[in-house]
This record gives sequence, C-alpha cells and structure tokens, in this order.
Amino acid sequence: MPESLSAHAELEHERAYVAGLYRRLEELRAEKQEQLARVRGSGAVGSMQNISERDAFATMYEDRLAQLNAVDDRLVFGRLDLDDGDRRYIGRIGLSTKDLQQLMVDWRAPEAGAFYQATAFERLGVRRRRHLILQGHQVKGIEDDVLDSTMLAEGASLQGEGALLAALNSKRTGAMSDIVGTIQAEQDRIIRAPMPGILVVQGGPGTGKTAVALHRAAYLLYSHRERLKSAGVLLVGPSNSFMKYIERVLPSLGETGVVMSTLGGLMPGIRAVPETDPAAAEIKGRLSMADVVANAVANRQRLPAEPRKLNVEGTILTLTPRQVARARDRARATGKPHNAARVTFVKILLRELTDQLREALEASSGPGNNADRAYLAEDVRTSRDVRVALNLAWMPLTPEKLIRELLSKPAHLEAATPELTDAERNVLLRSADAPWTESDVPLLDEAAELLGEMDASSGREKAQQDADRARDIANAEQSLRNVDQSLRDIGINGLVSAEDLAGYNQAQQNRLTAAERASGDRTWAFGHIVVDEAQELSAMQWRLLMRRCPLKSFTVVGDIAQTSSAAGAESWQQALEPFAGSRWQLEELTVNYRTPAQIAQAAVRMANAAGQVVSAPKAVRDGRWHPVVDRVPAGRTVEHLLAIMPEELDAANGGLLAVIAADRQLPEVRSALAAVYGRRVGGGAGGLEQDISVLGPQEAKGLEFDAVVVLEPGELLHRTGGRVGDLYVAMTRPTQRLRLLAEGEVPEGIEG
Ligand SMILES: Nc1ncnc2c1ncn2[C@@H]1O[C@H](COP(=O)(O)OP(=O)(O)OP(=O)(O)O)[C@@H](O)[C@H]1O
Repeated sequence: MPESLSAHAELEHERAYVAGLYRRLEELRAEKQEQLARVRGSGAVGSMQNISERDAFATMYEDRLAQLNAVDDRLVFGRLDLDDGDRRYIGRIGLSTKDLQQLMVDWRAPEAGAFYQATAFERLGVRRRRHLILQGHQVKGIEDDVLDSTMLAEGASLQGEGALLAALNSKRTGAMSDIVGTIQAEQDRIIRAPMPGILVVQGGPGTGKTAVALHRAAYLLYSHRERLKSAGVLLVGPSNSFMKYIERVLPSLGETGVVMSTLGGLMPGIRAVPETDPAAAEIKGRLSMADVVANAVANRQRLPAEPRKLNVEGTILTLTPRQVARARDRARATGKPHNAARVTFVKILLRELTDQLREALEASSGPGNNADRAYLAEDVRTSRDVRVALNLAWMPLTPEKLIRELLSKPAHLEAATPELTDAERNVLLRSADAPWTESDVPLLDEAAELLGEMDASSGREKAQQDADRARDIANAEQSLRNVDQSLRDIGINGLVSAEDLAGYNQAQQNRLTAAERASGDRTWAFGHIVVDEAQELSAMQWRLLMRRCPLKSFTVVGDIAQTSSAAGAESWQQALEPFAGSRWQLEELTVNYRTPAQIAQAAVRMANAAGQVVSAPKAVRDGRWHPVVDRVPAGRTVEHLLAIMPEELDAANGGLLAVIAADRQLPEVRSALAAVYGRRVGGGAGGLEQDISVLGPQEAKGLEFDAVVVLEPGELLHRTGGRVGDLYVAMTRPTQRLRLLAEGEVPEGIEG
C-alpha cells in the first residue's frame, strides 16, 4: 500500500527533522551554560563598570537559558510548504545552525504569519500547511491542509481541524496551555495587530480572548523587543485563581518579561481583598471619587479658627489664620503634591515666625546681629508648639492614612463628599482596621498621586537622581521618536513628554529585570497594558490603568454580557469614553472553542429570556450531552449533589469537575464534599491532585472545567440586580458537561 508507506515515510522524515531541532536546542543550552559559568567565574573584580557589565551579561545568559528550557515541550508545531519549493518549520522560537542556516522560524516572525492566515481562498504562497503533533519531544502525528481548489468546495474554515479538536477535547489540568500550534485566522489578526492605541477585543465565552491576550503579549514583546524590554508589559486579570491558571502560558512561549497583577495588586505593598459589597464597589468606582480624594487632601490643609499662641523658648509668638492662609495659597500655587508643597508652606511660616521672634527679642533687648538669625530660626523650627501648629495646618500624609481616615471618620467623609447622600456615605463608612479592598486601590493610587512622596530627598542622593534623570530623558526621547508618528496616526497627540516618560522610569542600578522593578514601583510607566475580563473594571480602575501607561497602548479583552461587578461597564463606549473619547478600535471573536453547542445555546437562550443581549459565538463542536436540570426538594441540594457526584465524576472521566454556587452556600458544600472526597476538593482552577473545585461565580470567571455543576441557578441569575452575568458565566465554564440543581425556579430558556 504505497499511500500508507509514504505517510509512514513522511512521519519518519519529520521525526528525524524534529530530533535535529532538539539537538540544536541542546547545543545552544550547553553554549549558554558555558558562557554563564565563564562570566560567573570571572569574580567580583575590576571597576564598578566592569562588575555591572559582567552582571548584565550574566542576566542576559540566564534569561536566554531560562527561555531555551521553557520552550522544550512541543518545540515545533508546524511546517509550511511554499509555492517556490521552500519549506519552513514554525516553532516556539527561531533556531539556526552554527553557520546561520535557518532551521525553524519563531511563530511571531512575519514569515510565520502565513501558517495562521493562509486559507484555500487566499493561499499567501502556501501549498501545504502541516501541523506536527508532538508529545514532549516525540512526533506522534502529522496533519496536512493542502491548500488547493478542492478545499474550496469543502468550505473548510478551521485550520488544522484535527489538531484543534484534539486540543479542545483534551482533559483540563487546572493550568491553561498555549494555543500556539492551532491559533485560528481571526485570532491571529488580533494577536498581530499594531501596538499603538487601544484595541478592544469583544467576544462571547470561550472565544479565546484570554488565549489571544496572552499570545498578543508574547507577540508584542517579540516584535517591539527593544522598547518593551525596558518599559515592560503589564497584564491585569480578575482574580488570584485566574492569574495562577494562566501563569504558565507566557513562559511556555518563551516570555518572562510580563508583570501580572490582579486589580487588587496594583498598589505596591498592598494586598487588597475582593470588594464584597456591590453598593460600595459601585460608589468607589465612580469617576467623581477622584474629586472626593482631592477634597480629602485639600481638607488636610487647614486654617486655624483663631490666632494661636506659640511658645518659643519662653517668647510667645502668634500665628494668625491670615498668615496660614497666605502660606497655604503660595504653597498650593507651586502645583506640587501635598507632601512636597508642604516644604514651601513650612518654609514661609518658619521665616515669618523667625522674624516675629527677632522683633520680639529686639523690642525687649535691642537689635541683634545676623549670626543670631540662624539660632533664632533653629529655635523656631524645634519648638514643639510650632511643630504642632504647622502639622495641624498641613500634616504630612501617606495615602493609607488619608484614605483610612476618609472612610472611617464620618466628619472627614462628610466634608469630602458634598455630592453624596447620607445613605451613600453610610455605605462607604467602615472601621479603621477593615482590610483594603480592590475598590480601595484606585483611591489609594489617586491619593498617592496627589500626596507625593513623604521624604523629599536631599544632597548627594538628589544629585544622583538628577543625573539618572537626564540619562532617562535621553532614552525616553528616543523611544518617543519611534512611536510618535504611529500615535499621531491614531489621533493621540502630546499626551506625554520625554520628561514624563523618563520621570516614571527612573533607572535603578541593579540587576532586576524591568518586570521585577516595574511590579514594585507605583509610578512605573508600562509600554503596553493587557487587560483581561475588562468589562469588570470601574471608571476609577480605568483611570488608574491609564496612569500606568501614559502612551495609552492597551489590549482590552472582555465580554460585556459577562459583567457582574456593580461598578463594571455596560458598554465599551461608556467604559473608555472618559479616557480615550472614541479613539479605540473594536475587534470581535466569533467562534466558541470551549463549550459544546448544546450547552452554549442553553446559556444564550437563558440570557435572552432574561432580557440580556449576548453575543452568541458559534460553537466549534457538538458535545455528547445536553445540559441536565435536576429539580430538588427544598433543603436537599447538598444531599442531592453528593448523590450525583459519582455520575458527574464519571462523565468528567479523570478531568476536572467544578461546583459553582452562590458564596453563601460555599462553606457547606465544601465541607460536605470534603467529608467524602477528602483532599481532592479544592478551589480555584483545580489541578491534577484537586480535581473537584468548589467556587463562586466571580472566582470562576475566566476558568474552565470538563464538567460543571451549578447550584441554584435562579439565585445566581438574580444576585446582581437582574444582570445575567453570574449565571451566564457559570453555565459557560464546561468543556464537556453541565448539570444544574434547583430547589427554586429554573430560569427560563435553559431547558429549550
Ligand atoms: N485556536 C485555538 N486552539 C486551541 N484551543 C483554543 C483556541 N482558541 C481557544 N482555545 C481554547 O478555548 C478555551 C477558551 O479560551 P479562553 O479561555 O481564552 O476564552 P475566553 O474568551 O477568555 O473565555 P471567557 O470569556 O469565557 O473567559 C481555552 O481552553 C483555550 O485554550
């Protein structure tokens, strides 16, 4: 049978080629190991410059080695046969022989684009696209798309259908994997879209938004390496479980330079918990909270009600409200943040009080001399009364102190919120020791911006900072020149100067990567920000993110229909308008890769019946099961859940099962399941050891499981004031099977 013989020969050929690629990878690793050992062995001798150069080389070799190790699994996944007879292997990184013959092209390189974009309609010079299916280092199979006219008749639209369906049907492990071998054309267009400006990617559940966002981050780091290496990319996601779920994707694509953060982690030094009160989230999310924080700061620059007597070494001086008001106005006029402007305020009043002291002393004992003035000034500065009076009028403040007192002292809150009702203020008030929540973070950030640093640096430190800054401005000017034109093209002009950019990224003389430095620095300006589940962001959270990227280069992915936060967006226009007007571009993803058609349709019917318009992406595959709905007698849900677990675990077939329920039910469900299944029961995205996850719909956001059991769907539907967000999110998590247990009413539409 010549045909199978030739298929066999093809497979053997690929195995030999792939083995050669792994040999080359091994050689490169050995080379980097040796270079690293050599620089490390050279010891800490020589000038500062030599030492820092050596450190820089060591870091470079370490990074490269980490990258070469990270791409080991499924190193190569494709081959293109071109019309001109050329053949191109596509893999996670580029590889060449010692004499620079290309062995494999990085998937992000322009020459690899055709692997994702070529269709029978538009072949882009490609005759055949081959998917290589690897397990570890071994080629297990090959799958060819021969791009010729016969394919047109079949109307094929999925690329590498076999490889794609195999990936989609595989069991979930609790960690997201990359899709680099099977990226589809509509996804690829978004991944490779130009960097400047704000790109919004709207797509229903399971359309690959997260996957696309991560691959885009990797693509941008590759294609704008120079700029992004120093400025860094920030990726923001909804929860810690979600960050954990996606954490391995970028390293597997050979990229480690991305700072990943939840919205609660954007203020260095603060670990905020989720905001559980939707009413508080909504109020704190309003853009007008920026004015509230500004009022709170202004209110801490206070005038005394009447003149104040101050004892300075036995002489009584008077500080009048008028004097304080004048000093305050002049300090405010500097335009500096509160803590920095305080220096001016204090300087003016100390001088005036010193004059007063001198006049008082002269009146009692005749004129002194110039040298005396320094002593008098020192007496004034160190007087306890003076210090107290100045602090009462203009206290140095940290953001934490300002916001904590704003939210816990009724008088402070009332004075700063003339626009709020008493009822709204009551929602905000809480005890002084309450933990920080996600919706406090933008308030803290706003405060930090208005307050500035506590300690103005002086002397040598300052000179060093000035020198660093001059160098940073030169670098920033260069990078601005590079992006200026593209920014102008999309209508963004004059948003940022080189000084601004440099001011943000003060160089630090150490070996930290840009990513490491950026994650500890609130004022860091990122080169690009990727926001996942972006529909959940409040206006204040957007404001914070815009500040983190003055160039306004964003990839924003989300699904408006999945909004569950009370502070979240109702439309992209509403979310972005205050910051970018209409200068953003919308792309849509239209194919659902996660959820089988029967389940996806039930979720859409439910949403429509509840009056919500959702985008209904086309599911790529039918599942084996329709959604199952169980009506349960009152008070028997947990018992029923335990009874059906064996059947559901059987259906999950060794994959992951999630029980999604309203937060109030979670403790009971968790302990009932743990009593039977012990350590297999966990939370978050689950894992190989913990294949049963119990979680609330918010935490389930962005995650996926082989089988999902939803408890009390009616309650999830109604939880967020009629928005279908929570139930819609819960119903669209499974890759195979969905079951719903209802004591109360079953929302309309689910059962068709
Ligand atoms: N081209 C592709 N090849 C293989 N798998 C894919 C592809 N696109 C998406 N997937 C898979 O489909 C699933 C859903 O993708 P992803 O989580 O990115 O969707 P999403 O749009 O972010 O969903 P949601 O809004 O529901 O969180 C994931 O398992 C992902 O790996």
